[in-house]
Amino acid sequence: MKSDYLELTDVRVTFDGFVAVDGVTMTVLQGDLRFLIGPNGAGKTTLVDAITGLVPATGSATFGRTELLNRKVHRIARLGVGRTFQTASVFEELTVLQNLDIAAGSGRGPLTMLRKRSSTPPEVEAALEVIGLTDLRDRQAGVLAHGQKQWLEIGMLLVQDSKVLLLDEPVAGMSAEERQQTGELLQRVGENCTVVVVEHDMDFMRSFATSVTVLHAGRVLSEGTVAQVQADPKVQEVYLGRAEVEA
Ligand SMILES: Nc1ncnc2c1ncn2[C@@H]1O[C@H](COP(=O)(O)OP(=O)(O)OP(=O)(O)O)[C@@H](O)[C@H]1O
Repeated sequence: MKSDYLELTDVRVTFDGFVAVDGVTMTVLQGDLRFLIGPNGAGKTTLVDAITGLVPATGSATFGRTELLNRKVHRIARLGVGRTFQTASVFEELTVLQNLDIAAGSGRGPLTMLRKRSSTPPEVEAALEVIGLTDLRDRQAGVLAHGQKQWLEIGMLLVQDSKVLLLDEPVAGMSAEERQQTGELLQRVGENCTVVVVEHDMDFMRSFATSVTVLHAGRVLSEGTVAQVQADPKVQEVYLGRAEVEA
């Protein structure tokens, strides 16, 4: 439903007088794969921190017309807004399936968790399919490849019924093949969710972004399609000397 969108209005975050996010207004629709780019220190992570309750902020951030700013982290997660961090935080000693079970909060106790089960809940099955780990469901998370751990973390958000996914540099450290697979995964996820990807990898952005917001010094510098943003002289100026945004 296109009515489920993330709407930020004049979001502002200040650390001891330093304005890290300086009145950001943007709307991300479901089905959009929005990339949030900008030089180091632009305020990208801080903006995600504000939306997910990690730092206090002023202004407004709504999803489905519910205000998210300044709520408790777990409450925001329960409202369907999930995030990943640069380092995947999966339970390494548990299997893929057990990780998803825990995220789903399926009510299975610790002992039953360790036993093999006869059936898998449909939402877990669906998440396994989307993240491409169906065949590795019984594999210990600790032995997964770097990319697979990131995918598992995205799966954990999906089984929590996250409708907004805020992903912080999801392809950092990935091989070219893993990047391609991650992009395709995000396209599948994006069909039903609102996805915001904080990213420095410009090739990845060019391949998979449906829209881009460029932050600079805490403000929105430019917004549009990849082509529009790349052609924007303001963006070229900020990235001057950085060949990565050039067409
Ligand atoms: N807890 C904090 N206290 C003080 N300043 C902070 C804090 N967190 C971030 N900042 C500052 O806010 C600004 C924005 O940082 P932020 O990490 O959001 O940028 P970013 O765009 O995500 O950068 P990068 O691409 O390097 O991750 C930076 O100048 C940073 O030093």
